[in-house]
Amino acid sequence: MSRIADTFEALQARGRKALIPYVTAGFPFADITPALMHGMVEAGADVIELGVPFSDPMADGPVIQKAGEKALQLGIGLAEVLEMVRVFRQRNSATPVVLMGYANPVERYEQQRGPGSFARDCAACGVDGVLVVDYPPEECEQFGAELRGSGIDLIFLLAPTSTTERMQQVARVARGYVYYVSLKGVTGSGALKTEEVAAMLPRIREHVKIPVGVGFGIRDAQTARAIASTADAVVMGSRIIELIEDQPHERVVGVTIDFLRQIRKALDA
Ligand SMILES: O=P(O)(O)OC[C@@H](O)[C@@H](O)c1c[nH]c2ccccc12
Repeated sequence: MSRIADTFEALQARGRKALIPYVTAGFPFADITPALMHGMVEAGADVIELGVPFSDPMADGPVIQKAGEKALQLGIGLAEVLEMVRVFRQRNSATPVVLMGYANPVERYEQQRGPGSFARDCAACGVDGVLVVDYPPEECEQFGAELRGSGIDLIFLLAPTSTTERMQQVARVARGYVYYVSLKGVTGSGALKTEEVAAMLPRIREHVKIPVGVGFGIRDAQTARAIASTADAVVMGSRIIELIEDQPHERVVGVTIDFLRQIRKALDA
């Protein structure tokens, strides 16, 4: 079984919900990411979503866009991100890591290193899941097969606008968990309505039999808890990026731990 499936199964057995923090790799400092990931685990993260910096991230709001630009300036590309996961894995063999990104860096990586190199290198570095925002399920047959062959889960998004057909299609191909985007908009939005999410989840679960995580606009413990009453996982990104963007190097990990501990406490209460 995959590390992601194991994680959700263990949580479900204890009646707990998954906390999935997102951070852009190489932000706010090129060398901080493995330590930040360990800190997230220490604070109670169950899965880590690691963003691959990209210059044209259409689903990202201003906060995550800026983080991506900074990381790109620091020279962080897909090869560097994979290396960070490899370093993280030297001291953590349990926590799933999901790469979150866009098709262009993946395609460039494969142009340079050959077909199939992305899945192979993800597996070699200890990546468990991949979410490529602009790869819809109908365009992912080959890519999905390569990832499956390397034991990596391909994760897909559903959104408030998703039709029943789209839910069925995603249900057929998605592995690990399905990521429900809570609202029409970009990451970091302030327009999250927990009742709307709560109303949508049973519709998704009619089709999707793997865990459903929810992200976009979850900024505090109270909201995380409300979302977790219907979802299997909560994803939080922009708020973490905001908290660390102006911190000096030595404070980044501590600030993140303090924040995530509050969220963990609320989820477990
Ligand atoms: O930032 P928010 O509103 O807390 O939402 C999480 C989100 O940032 C993270 O999962 C993410 C970053 N980039 C993405 C692109 C598409 C979907 C999701 C994402």
